[in-house]
Amino acid sequence: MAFVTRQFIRSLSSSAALHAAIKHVTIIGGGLMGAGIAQVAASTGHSVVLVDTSEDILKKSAKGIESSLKRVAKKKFAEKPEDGEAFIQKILKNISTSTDAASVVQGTDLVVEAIVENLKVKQDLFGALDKAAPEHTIFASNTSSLPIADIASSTARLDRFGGLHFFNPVPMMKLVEDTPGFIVNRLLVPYMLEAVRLHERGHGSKEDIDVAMKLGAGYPMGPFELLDYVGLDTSKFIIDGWHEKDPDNPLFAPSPLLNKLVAEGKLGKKTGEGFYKHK
Ligand SMILES: CC(=O)CC(=O)SCCNC(=O)CCNC(=O)[C@H](O)C(C)(C)COP(=O)(O)OP(=O)(O)OC[C@H]1O[C@@H](n2cnc3c(N)ncnc32)[C@H](O)[C@@H]1OP(=O)(O)O
Ligand SMILES: NC(=O)C1=CN([C@@H]2O[C@H](COP(=O)(O)OP(=O)(O)OC[C@H]3O[C@@H](n4cnc5c(N)ncnc54)[C@H](O)[C@@H]3O)[C@@H](O)[C@H]2O)C=CC1
Repeated sequence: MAFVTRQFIRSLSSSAALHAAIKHVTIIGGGLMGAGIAQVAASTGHSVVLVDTSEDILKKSAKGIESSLKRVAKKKFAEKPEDGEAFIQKILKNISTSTDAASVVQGTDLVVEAIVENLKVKQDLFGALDKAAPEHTIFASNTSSLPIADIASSTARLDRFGGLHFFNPVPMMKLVEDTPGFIVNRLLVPYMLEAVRLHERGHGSKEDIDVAMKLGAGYPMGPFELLDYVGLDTSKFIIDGWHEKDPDNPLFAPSPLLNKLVAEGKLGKKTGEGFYKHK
């Protein structure tokens, strides 16, 4: 199965058998994606532990989850706002945080990894977790571009290892791709990089290119807005990885402007500046 819709996942997770099997979920990485995945897993009644490398990062993740839930509740309980707070608290109660992945996975049914898009770092993490997690635990990676088999090779549970590729922002996007899909990024990432190249060649300002794609193609965000939303570091990791594997493919050619912004620490919305400045 190349991809599944979130509705399908929801119907799966509400089926009695699967719910019985997967009760406790560990999400590793509390950034843009991990926080969103923790939120949807907690919203479907799972007991969730969100893991990252520091308490400060986890505090930021928790704040992000709460503000996203407020947006969901505002819509869901427009007629009865007093029920919205109870809804938020009920979901938040399903989430705890930790900086100790190895001890958390000792009691978990599913691990979803959403850390940096780097094969070696992901392999090291899963190699360590493989030793700590019980035999029945299923491992999944939210990788944007790396082959699942390469990540899984650091473990001895190849039959319980999969790709679970969510989209940003997780609470709103209804698709989850399964290995060996990666349809969306194979089209979307070269498109975004092509927009940067168009701008690098002086054929349009980033503002004009964004407006053109929003008004002319009906996209909710222009390519530069979307690059900032995804994260310039993550976008660079994806394109660099593909370029290394297929250096002659012009679609995967690195972009000097993207590289410059990443080197300057301008990673997009998450750092307050990327192609644009963000509040
Ligand atoms: C790199 C990879 O591996 C793969 C990827 O993920 S690539 C990235 C894929 N994602 C995209 O392409 C996103 C494109 N952008 C969009 O779809 C939209 O701009 C968006 C859904 C993010 C925001 O929508 P918008 O209309 O532009 O802005 P906004 O009015 O703020 O939001 C629309 C609704 O979504 C809600 N919303 C947006 N983000 C939310 C979040 N994180 N949590 C909860 N609700 C959210 C808002 O509350 C708002 O609700 P109402 O309709 O009730 O007002
Ligand atoms: N940003 C996006 O739009 C999307 C990203 N992805 C993928 O999801 C993964 C995460 O991406 P983002 O959430 O955007 O990145 P991010 O940079 O927002 O968050 C990554 C988090 O992982 C933490 N981390 C790094 N190494 C860790 C470790 N060893 N143990 C625990 N935590 C660790 C970092 O501290 C950080 O908080 C990447 O593989 C990315 O390719 C997938 C879909 C969309």
